[in-house]
Amino acid sequence: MVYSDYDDWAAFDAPEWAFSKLLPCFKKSEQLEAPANEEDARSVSSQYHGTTGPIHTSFNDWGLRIDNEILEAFKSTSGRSTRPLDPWSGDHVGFFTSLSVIDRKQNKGTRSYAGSAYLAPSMERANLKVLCETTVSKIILDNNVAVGVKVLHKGQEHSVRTRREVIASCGVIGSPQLLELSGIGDPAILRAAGVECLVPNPAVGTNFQDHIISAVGLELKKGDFSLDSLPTSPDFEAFQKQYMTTREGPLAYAPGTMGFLPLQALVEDAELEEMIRQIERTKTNTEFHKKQLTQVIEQLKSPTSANVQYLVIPTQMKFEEGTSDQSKLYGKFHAEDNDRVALAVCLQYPASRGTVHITTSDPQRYPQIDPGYLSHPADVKALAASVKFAGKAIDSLVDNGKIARRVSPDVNNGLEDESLQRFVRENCIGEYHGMGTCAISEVVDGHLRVKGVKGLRVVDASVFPNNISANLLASVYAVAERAAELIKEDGYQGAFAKLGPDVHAHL
Ligand SMILES: Cc1cc2nc3c(=O)[nH]c(=O)nc-3n(C[C@H](O)[C@H](O)[C@H](O)COP(=O)(O)OP(=O)(O)OC[C@H]3O[C@@H](n4cnc5c(N)ncnc54)[C@H](O)[C@@H]3O)c2cc1C
Repeated sequence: MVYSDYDDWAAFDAPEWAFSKLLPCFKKSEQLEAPANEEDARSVSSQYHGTTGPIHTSFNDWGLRIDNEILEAFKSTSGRSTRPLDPWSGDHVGFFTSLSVIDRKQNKGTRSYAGSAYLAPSMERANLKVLCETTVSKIILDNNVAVGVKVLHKGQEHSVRTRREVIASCGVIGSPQLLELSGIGDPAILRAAGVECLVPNPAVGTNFQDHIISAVGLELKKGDFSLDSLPTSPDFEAFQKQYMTTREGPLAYAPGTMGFLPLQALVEDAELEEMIRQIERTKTNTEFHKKQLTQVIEQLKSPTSANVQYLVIPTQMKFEEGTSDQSKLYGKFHAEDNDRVALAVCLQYPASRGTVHITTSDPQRYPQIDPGYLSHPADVKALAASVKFAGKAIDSLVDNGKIARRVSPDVNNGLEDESLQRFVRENCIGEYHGMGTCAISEVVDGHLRVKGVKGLRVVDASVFPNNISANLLASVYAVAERAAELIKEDGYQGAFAKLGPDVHAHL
C-alpha cells in the first residue's frame, strides 16, 4: 500500500481518511505472525504492523523455484536490486515476496478472513443476529431518515426496524444497487427502472474502478513444475499427507511474488506526455472526476509511484477462454505439456471508469455492470508498456537458460505498435478489485453517512473515492475499523437523538 493514496482520499474534503488516521486501523486489524526466516523478518517493522489483531498475516513456508528466478529477473531488468524496506510502510516500489492472510499459528494452514476473524468470535454476542439466505431488498426511508430495511427470506418479505442506524456493506455492486432500489440515486436511472426517486444523487453507481490485468506467459523447462502439474504429480499424495499432518507445504502456499514500478520508468518521455495529454482531454462532468484524474496524472508523473503491479501467477492463464468463462481462466493442463506460469501485469491507477446501475425495481435481478475496462486510451498504452517490460524480464530468463520460452506476447515492437495494444485489449481481465460506486465526498460524507439521508451509512469498498496501489482487502478491513471509530465518535445517543422526534415514533 502507498501512504499517499489515503492522503489523496483525504483531499476529497475528507481529512478523516489521511494515512495517519488509517495506519492505526491497518495495525488494529492485523496479527502479523513472526517470520521464520531472517530476510522476511528484516522486511517487516512493528511500526507498520499489528501483532494482536484478528486477521492473521504470514509469509509462505514453501515456494516454487521459479518464484525466486522471476524475482531476480525483475530486480536486474528494473535495476532495483534491493527489496522495499517494508512494503507495508507506505512505499512498496520494488520486488518482494508478500505476506498473505494464511493463519499458520492458530488454525494452521487456513485462510484468515472476515468470517473467521471477526464474525466467528462474535457469534455468541447477544446483540448480533445473522440472517442467512436473506437479501436486503430495500432501505425503508421515512422523510429521508433510514428507519429499517425490507428483507427477502425464503420467498417472504419481512421488515426489520432499526433503533439506531442502517449500515449497508453490500460491496461495490450490491451497495449502489441497494441505494438505487431504495430511491437514492440518479432520478433518470431510477425512473427508467420504475423506482420512485426519494433522494436525488446522480453519483450513486458511477465511478466504478478496478485494476485491469494483462499477462505475459512463460513455459518452464521439462521437469520443472508450477501449480499446473501439481495435482497430477507423483508427489501430490505426499503433499496432501504433509498438509493433513502439519498444515504446511504446497497446499498451504499462497502466491506472493510481486513487485511494483512507476509507469514513468517504463515509457519514453514523449509517450508519457501523450498519455497525460489524453487524460487531460477527458470529458469530466464533475469537480470530483476532474480531481480524481489530476491524482491519476500525478501518479503517472511521479518517479516513486507504484503504478504497475507485477504478480507471479504460478499457473497458465488462458484469456481466450477465461474472459467469457472464468472457470476456464487457468486452463486445462495436458500431461504432455511443459508447465507454465503467468506474469500478471496490473494497472493500479486506471483512468477508465465504469458504472453499476439497476434496470428494474426487482431486488433479485442483477444490476447492469459496465466496468469500463480499458475505455480510456491512456490505460491501453500504460498496460501495453507495462507488459513490454514484463516481456523483457522474462526474456532475460530465456537468455540465461532458466526457462524454455516466453509464450506471449511479442514485445519487441514499439508502444504505438497495433499488435501490442491489441494484445492487451484481447488479453485482459479485472483483478476483482472493484471500488468507488458510493464514493466518499460524492455519495457519502467523510463519516460514510449517505448524503441527504439520516441514519444511513455505507461501509465497504464502494466508498473508496479513488484507487489505491494494493490488493484491496487490507484496506477494506482498515476502512471498517475506521468506520467503527467514526460511528463511536458520532455517538450512539448523538446520532439517535439527531434523527428527530418523528423517527422515535417508529422505534
Ligand atoms: C475472486 C476474487 C479474488 C480476490 N482476491 C483478492 C486478494 O487476493 N487480495 C485482496 O486484497 N483482495 C482480493 N479480492 C478483493 C476483495 O475480496 C474485495 O475487495 C473485498 O471483499 C471487498 O469487500 P466488501 O466488504 O466491499 O464487499 P464484499 O466482500 O463483496 O461483501 C459484500 C457482501 O454483501 C452481500 N450482499 C450484497 N448485496 C446484498 C443484499 N442486497 N442483501 C444481503 N447481502 C448482500 C454479498 O453477498 C457479499 O457477501 C478478490 C475478490 C474476488 C472476487
